[in-house]
Amino acid sequence: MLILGIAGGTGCGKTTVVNQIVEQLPENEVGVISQDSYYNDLSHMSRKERTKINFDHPNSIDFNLLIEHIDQLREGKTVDTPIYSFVEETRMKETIPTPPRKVMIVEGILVLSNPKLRDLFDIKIFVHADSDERLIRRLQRDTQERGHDLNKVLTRYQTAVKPMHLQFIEPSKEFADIIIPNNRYNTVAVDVVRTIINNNLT
Ligand SMILES: Nc1ncnc2c1ncn2[C@@H]1O[C@H](COP(=O)(O)OP(=O)(O)O)[C@@H](O)[C@H]1O
Ligand SMILES: O=c1ccn([C@@H]2O[C@H](COP(=O)(O)O)[C@@H](O)[C@H]2O)c(=O)[nH]1
Repeated sequence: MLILGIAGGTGCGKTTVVNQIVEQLPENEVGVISQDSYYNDLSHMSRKERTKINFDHPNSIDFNLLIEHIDQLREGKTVDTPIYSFVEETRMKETIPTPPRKVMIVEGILVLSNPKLRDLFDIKIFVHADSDERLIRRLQRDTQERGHDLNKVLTRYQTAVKPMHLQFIEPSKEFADIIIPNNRYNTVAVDVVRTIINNNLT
C-alpha cells in the first residue's frame, strides 16, 4: 500500500487536488480518508458549547482513531470511517465502510503536523495558496455550503483559523516532499503526483 498525506491551510484546495488526482485513476485502486471525518465526537455537548471549540487546534482531532484506522487498512482490513457534519458541527451516528486500496490518500489541515501520523506517509504533500486567496475561498464555501454567516466566518478566522495556521499548519510545510502552488489551478503538479502514483500501481 502506498500512503499519501496531503496537508495545507483551509481553502488551499486540498479536496480539489485530491479529486483531480483520483479522477483519472482506477476507482478500485485508490481510497481517500479526510481528517475532517475524525473531529472528536462532540454529540454529548450542546450546540452552544460546541461553538466554543477551536476546530483548528490538533486537540480537536481524534488522531488516535485515525492512526488506528490507517494501521488496520495496512493490515488489509476494512474500517468504519466516521461521518462529520459541518452544518451540525458534530459527528454523525452513521459510519462509512472504507476498504483498503493500493493507494490511500489522507488529507487534512493538520495531517503533517502530527509526528506519528506523518511517519505513516510514503509521500508527503503540502498544498500552498496565499492567505487572502484562502480566506476568500473559505468565505464563499462556508456561507454557501456550511451554513455559516459572514460574521461567524470572519470571527473564527481571526480567533482560531489564522493563529492555528501560523502555529501548526505552516510549520508542517517543512516535512513535505512536494509543495503544490495552488493560487491558480495547477494541472502540471497534479499530473506529476498522478504519475508517481501510477508508477507505484504497476
Ligand atoms: N486553484 C484554485 N483556484 C480557485 N478556486 C479554487 C482552487 N482550488 C480550490 N478552489 C475552490 O476553493 C474552495 C476550497 O477548496 P477546497 O478544495 O475545498 O479546499 P480545502 O479542502 O483545502 O479546504 C472550493 O470552493 C474550491 O472549488
Ligand atoms: O465543525 C466544524 C469543524 C471544522 N471547521 C473548519 O474546517 C476547517 C478544516 O477543513 P478544510 O476543508 O480544510 O477547510 C478548519 O479550518 C475548521 O475551522 C468548521 O468550520 N466547522
